[in-house]
Amino acid sequence: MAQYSRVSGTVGLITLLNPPVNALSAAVRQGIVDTLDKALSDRKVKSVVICGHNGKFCGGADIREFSSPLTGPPLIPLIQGVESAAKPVVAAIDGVALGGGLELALGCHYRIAHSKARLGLPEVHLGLLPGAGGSQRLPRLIGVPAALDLITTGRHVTGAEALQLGLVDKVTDRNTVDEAVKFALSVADQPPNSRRVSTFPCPRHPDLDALFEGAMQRVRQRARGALAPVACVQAIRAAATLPYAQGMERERELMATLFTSGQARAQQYHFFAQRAVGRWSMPSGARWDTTKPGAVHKAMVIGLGTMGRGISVALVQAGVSVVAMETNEKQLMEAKQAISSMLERGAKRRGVAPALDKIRYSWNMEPAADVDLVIEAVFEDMALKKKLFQQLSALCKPGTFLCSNTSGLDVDQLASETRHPELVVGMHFFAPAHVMKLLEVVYGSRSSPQAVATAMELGKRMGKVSVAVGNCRGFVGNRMLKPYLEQAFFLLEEGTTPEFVDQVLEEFGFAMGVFRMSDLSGLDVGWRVRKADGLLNVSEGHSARIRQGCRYSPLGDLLCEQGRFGQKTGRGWYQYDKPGGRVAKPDPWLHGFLEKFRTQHGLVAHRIDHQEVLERCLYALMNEGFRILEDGIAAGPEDIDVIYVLGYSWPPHRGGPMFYAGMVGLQKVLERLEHYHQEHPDIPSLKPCNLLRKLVVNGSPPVHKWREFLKKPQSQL
Ligand SMILES: CCC[C@H](O)CC(=O)SCCNC(=O)CCNC(=O)[C@H](O)C(C)(C)COP(=O)([O-])OP(=O)([O-])OC[C@H]1O[C@@H](n2cnc3c(N)ncnc32)[C@H](O)[C@@H]1OP(=O)([O-])[O-]
Repeated sequence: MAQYSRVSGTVGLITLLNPPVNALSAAVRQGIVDTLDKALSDRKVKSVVICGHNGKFCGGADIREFSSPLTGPPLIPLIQGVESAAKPVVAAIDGVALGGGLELALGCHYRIAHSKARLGLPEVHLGLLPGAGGSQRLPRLIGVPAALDLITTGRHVTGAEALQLGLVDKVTDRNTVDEAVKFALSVADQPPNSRRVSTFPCPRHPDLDALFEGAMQRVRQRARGALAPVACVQAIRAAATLPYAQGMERERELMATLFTSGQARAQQYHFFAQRAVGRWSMPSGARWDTTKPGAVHKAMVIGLGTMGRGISVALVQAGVSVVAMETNEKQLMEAKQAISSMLERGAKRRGVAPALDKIRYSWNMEPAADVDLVIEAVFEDMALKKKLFQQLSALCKPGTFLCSNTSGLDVDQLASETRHPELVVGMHFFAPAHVMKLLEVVYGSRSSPQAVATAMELGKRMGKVSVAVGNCRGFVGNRMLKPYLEQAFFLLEEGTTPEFVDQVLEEFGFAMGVFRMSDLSGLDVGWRVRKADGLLNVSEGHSARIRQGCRYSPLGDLLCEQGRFGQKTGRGWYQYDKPGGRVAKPDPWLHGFLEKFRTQHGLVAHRIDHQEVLERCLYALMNEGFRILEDGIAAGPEDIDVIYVLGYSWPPHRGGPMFYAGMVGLQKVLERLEHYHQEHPDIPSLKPCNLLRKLVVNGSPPVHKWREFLKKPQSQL
């Protein structure tokens, strides 16, 4: 709803009221229509201010209403009504003006913003475009290039940047509503005719064709297969080339197509899933809303390789004092330089001073005695980590949380080396750790709810989406990656090429196919893990393609034996022009090697099509996701989907693997897995898991109902 009052004698003040972000629900839209009517018909009122309750202007259309038929006044005529008002209307922008919220402000005749307010049109992240006139008004106000940038990236700008762009008329550091009321008084006598953005001509640009071609190329590159960014460019093109009314018609058509697309549904699901994972629970019954996190003022990061450096930067940027530790003096010096320049670059981007005084460096563990939390980021070597946890346990003050940035090792084993296993959790960051938004928080069987709450909260402070998961090999993300990678290798053995597999996966929407991704992250990483797992030893009398009783592909190991570790050595699944080169080129040597391998093992290459690549790679991964749910390692499908979209470049417009399974149809996923498992009975990851069968038997319920079919966590409290 919206509240109305008259202030300073002649200003009608409309306050949007719908906590927490004053989204434009049916009631709010009705409230705006009614209160605007009141203000315009009150003869004492000379000008109007629209603001939001509780320091937030408006977070946009109410996304929750998108899944049901529209009720209440529609937004487009509402904003048109504001714009055509005969009295000047001023938007007082505090907190946020996003999506429909900014579109409402664009319909106002003046915009006054707080310097720290965030403004933007983020609809593209919801699979939509700014469909309440935003795609038509914004380019008219700030020009086509700036509008293309804001609308296709969905990025937020501060009030200060908005002023530079010409998006707002004035910025203040004081009380925005007071300033807006003063402003409204000053323009009360000026008819707003010349202030209606829809009547502005779109600023001319010397080469519109080149501009739009470039924009289209960029959006296609950034989000392969996503409809919304393309539609955003098309809508802005309409603004630049058509009269306003026709542009609005084009915006409406494009919006209608997007609105009913599966992609918009997937991205809106992802929006709510990101928020749902914050409401974590543990099998013990402990929950996010009943557990208080511990305070973390000072933290120590041990091991300053790529991960440790990124984690240190993320902590400092979150305001935590950091002791960064590395035993090798040369590496310590290199890390210090790298961290300082990362902090300086980050501070420059955010327009603040780098917090270099928040971090100090140490080559020994002594400072651990005085910190609230330690994050260990040394090599993925269990013996090394265990030793470290023993030492930390003896050295740290009581109550210090001990966290491991392991990407898949057993958190319980680490905890058992300490005096207080309840203080131990996994904090699995993703590289680069100061950039990637995902954090897997891994609770072991003895982790206390407070330790989990502390890691979750710290992740949030670092600007990450933290997902609490149970302890198992690879946790959620890497556990699901294993069958996906395996299928890709098997497909090579059976007749295809890395280029074809990558092409199929990239067309699906992954930024990189599995082989290009492996080359980038280094083939030797997995090789070392397989070595440690004893998988490199072929038992006498057994085929090299069978290990531990199951089908195994030695292809990756064979490449590593040749020193082909991927990009860093200039050779891997592809060839590169030099070690460290980035452009992957097909490698005739690799094709010959595959042929030789098949001959050696009596394999006859057969034609593998697009569908088989996609189904075997993705359905095997999804099947593992169902197993993870069945095992209670993830609390719900949203947790898995958030992990995959934010940590493994799963295309957001496909929601995440579990959401995608629902989109494909659980029955179909089950049938195809059964088919492939029949063809390859020696690949256990293709055997459909029981939960998938159970869901199909129960009529394939939608993803938000799956939790009803999972084992209820048992309370041990
Ligand atoms: C014709 C229409 C055309 C138009 O162009 C379409 C649009 O406007 S599309 C819209 C374009 N707008 C956007 O895309 C903006 C989307 N919103 C955001 O980006 C962030 O929420 C915001 C920056 C506003 C606040 O961040 P923060 O402070 O970290 O807080 P938080 O994120 O944790 O959210 C708190 C709670 O509010 C909830 N909620 C939030 N927004 C909406 C909404 N619009 N609706 C409903 N609910 C919304 C959110 O789910 C959460 O609920 P819960 O039950 O507590 O989990």
